Amino acid sequence: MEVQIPFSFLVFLLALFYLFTKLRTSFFPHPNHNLPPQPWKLPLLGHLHHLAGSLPNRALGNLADKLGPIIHLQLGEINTVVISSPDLAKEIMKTNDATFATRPKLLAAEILAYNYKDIAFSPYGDYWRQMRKICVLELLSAKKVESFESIREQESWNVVEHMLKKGPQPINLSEMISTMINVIVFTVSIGSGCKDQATFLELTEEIISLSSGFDVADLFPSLTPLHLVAGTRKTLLKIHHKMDKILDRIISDRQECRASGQTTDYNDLLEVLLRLKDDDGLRFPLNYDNIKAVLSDMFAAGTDTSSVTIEWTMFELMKNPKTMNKVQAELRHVLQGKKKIYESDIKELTYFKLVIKETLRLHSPLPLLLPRECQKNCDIGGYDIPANTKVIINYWKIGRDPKYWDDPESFIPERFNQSLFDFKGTSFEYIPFGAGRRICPGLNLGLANVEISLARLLYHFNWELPNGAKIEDLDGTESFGATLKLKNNLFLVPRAYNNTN
Ligand code: HEM
Repeated sequence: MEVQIPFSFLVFLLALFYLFTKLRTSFFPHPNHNLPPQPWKLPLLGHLHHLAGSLPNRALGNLADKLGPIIHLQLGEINTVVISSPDLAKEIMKTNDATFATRPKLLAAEILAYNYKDIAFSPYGDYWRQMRKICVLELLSAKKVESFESIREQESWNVVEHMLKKGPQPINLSEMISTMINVIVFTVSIGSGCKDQATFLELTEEIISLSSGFDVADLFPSLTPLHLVAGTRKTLLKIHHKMDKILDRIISDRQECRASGQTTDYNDLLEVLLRLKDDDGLRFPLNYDNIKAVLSDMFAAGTDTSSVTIEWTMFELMKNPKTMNKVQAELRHVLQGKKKIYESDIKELTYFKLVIKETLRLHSPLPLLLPRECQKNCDIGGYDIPANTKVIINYWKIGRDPKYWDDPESFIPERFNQSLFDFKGTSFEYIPFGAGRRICPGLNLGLANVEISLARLLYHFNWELPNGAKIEDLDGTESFGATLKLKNNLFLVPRAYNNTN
């Protein structure tokens, strides 16, 4: 009898053989420090099982409880260090910021960001500096963000009107928020919404689930046959092809409008990038791939982070009715019966801002921030970190470490009452936007999008759980991809608040 062995099984055996030949323990000897040996010298395969079946932020947090705030993991082929304390995060992102200012390679960024031509995954250097500067100047600076106020107000008002019209029936708040933020981000970047928005959002969902950095292709970058079996490359190429078409269409629509002379006063990021494409004064001349990579970075980085923040805030407020009452009472007291809340009103709100701060402590959209890579050998916390080591900062763990936060798992905005924590990455207990050279450049835009949208949801409506559900029924299960979001969409019932009371 002839036995057929599937090709994929042969590749799998080959991969296993390869792994065992590379099986080794790693040591970071450091003669100058009298430190205990780290319990991090576990065999290679041992680490992967720690991550299997668990959310990486939680799994790495549990490992930190056992092994301490600096852990060396050999994740597949990737030499990785996980940091879980503010002091060590400061050593990485402040003391040695330049050394850790680059990003490790990620298959999703190679394929989707036109070979690292974006900002978020671009290697540290002059190209990254140039592109980041353009985006900050033209889209993300405080002044630019302020100039987009009317767009935010229009889009968030559309949502309020839609809900007022529909009346008190269950709505998929997660989906509604994500669509609204996406329209805002598109409009500020390219002057209008996108015809392909629904496809774009669907593709972004897929990208998010493939961008965690823990995919087999990212853990075993040299084992290309394994990538074939896992299918990640093929899936990413398919997504890239569809995304590329959408981005091409955005650019060609603009060029047609320009050519037909319909409008000439475009003043958005897309227009600036297209103008710069014809400018030979740039150190790194731009082609269409550079433009598409940067635009898709803005769309992707700008949408999910903000919408997830609003979603988690609503979730926590539903779970904590006293906090919901308190924040709504503040809004309604400050507004004193006004028909609409505007951005200028938000400046008067204190507790509301603490609520957002608390959400970004407990539910950071990027719980592991974005990974860094060590560019040269470096001493962190008394241990030698060799060049090319991937560094993960587990902000999720830092943000709920009882050493720094009382009753850390509870949602208590009051904890920020007298605190000096800001969003600028100056206190390493609180770094929802990261810190140092690679700190989030979209901080102003992200916060502005969150604030007006959330303020309107809270001012104009009282919220109920659908179908007589109880607080205990709220499902806070997390799902981990590029962002940490609720696994299941949040459905709530909005009941219009009569603001003439
Ligand atoms: C609540 C909203 C947001 C949060 C919590 C957030 C969080 C973060 C974090 C933690 C990082 C990694 C920082 C580091 O490595 O130290 C990051 C990077 C980045 N974010 Fe945001 N972000 C938000 C909104 C936005 C928006 C609206 C945009 C743009 C439209 C944006 C664009 C970026 C980019 C381009 C990077 C990469 C920066 C670099 O590598 O130089 N983000 N963000």
